[in-house]
Amino acid sequence: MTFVEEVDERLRNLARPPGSLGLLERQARKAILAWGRWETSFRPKHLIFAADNGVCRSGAVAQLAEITYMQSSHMVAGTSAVTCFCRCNGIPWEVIDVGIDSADSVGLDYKIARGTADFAYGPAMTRDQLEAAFAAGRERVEKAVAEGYNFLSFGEMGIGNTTTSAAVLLGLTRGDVASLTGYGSSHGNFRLALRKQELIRTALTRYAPQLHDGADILQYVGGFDLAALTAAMRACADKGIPFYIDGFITAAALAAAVQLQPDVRDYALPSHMSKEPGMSAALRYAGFDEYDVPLWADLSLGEGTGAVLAVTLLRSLFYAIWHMDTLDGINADAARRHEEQKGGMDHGN
Ligand SMILES: O=C(O)c1ccc[n+]([C@@H]2O[C@H](COP(=O)([O-])O)[C@@H](O)[C@H]2O)c1
Ligand SMILES: Cc1cc2nc[nH]c2cc1C
Repeated sequence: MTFVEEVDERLRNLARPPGSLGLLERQARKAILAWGRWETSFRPKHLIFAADNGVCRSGAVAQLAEITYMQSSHMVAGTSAVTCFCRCNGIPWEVIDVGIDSADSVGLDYKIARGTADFAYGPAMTRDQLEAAFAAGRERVEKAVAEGYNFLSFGEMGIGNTTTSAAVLLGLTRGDVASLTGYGSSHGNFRLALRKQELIRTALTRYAPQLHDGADILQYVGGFDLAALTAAMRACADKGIPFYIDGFITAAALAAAVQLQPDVRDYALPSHMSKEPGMSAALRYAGFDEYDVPLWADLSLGEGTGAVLAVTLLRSLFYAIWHMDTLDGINADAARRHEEQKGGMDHGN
């Protein structure tokens, strides 16, 4: 029996009507196949990559870029939304500073620079900086695996990163700028959305001759957080570790990762459907559609909030897989009981 056949037989034999555990069971099956062996415990960790984006200086955001530093500090303290979710559910997390605009580092110090350059005036980063971001993402995944975690979820913090994410996605898909660029954390601010579109359109036209693959696109219009996430997802594929992406930013990073290394899609699980308009296109580029997404909860916070909520659901599902009675058992018991009761009734008549 192959491992896939063994897994399918075990899942078939859970005491429930076939198919009735739905998408979460399909996600659990995918995670088991990603492991390539029958794990008996679920050991998740949440990784948050934080960085600032130079394009904020050209009007890509409505709020202060300093929020990246403040909120990343709250994440370290455990008082951001996602880290409260982690604490509430006993899920360990780490904050990885790959480029917050501060003299001191926040969380783990992988700071490459104090934010990227503004892509309205030149490439967001140098090739060396891109490689440093890739190395940071890979190293944190390898560390987590060495520590014994077998499931990762990804989040990010970076004011301006819905602009870099839309730019990366548009560089990959060559789709329609207006329909894939959203409000980010400034809901309803259509002036801002138009400015973001203009910045992206201009940059992609200007850098077009240099953009040959996902790495070039990350270098010219991406961010340190996106680049680190991309490499982290590739490391998951190399290490056999399934992972949840979160919203639009992590979905754009997944799209870049799949462009660079197609087998990454075999380890990736969508968690929630972000309100950002590019979410569906990013998922589709990575090989998923809306029906593969378990949570439709009107979220657009980032940080990995949807991913951690999905981890709590998948953990319940795994507990069931490892502790439920069998379908064959319940069918045999039910048949026996049916015969006994029929016999009893015949006797009575
Ligand atoms: O994950 C998403 O889909 C998402 C959608 C909108 C906003 N965000 C978060 O908000 C920040 C980016 O928004 P903005 O408007 O500064 O580009 C960044 O810190 C993200 O974590 C995240
Ligand atoms: C307060 C705040 C928290 C965030 N968390 C992720 N992105 C964010 C953006 C803002 C503005």
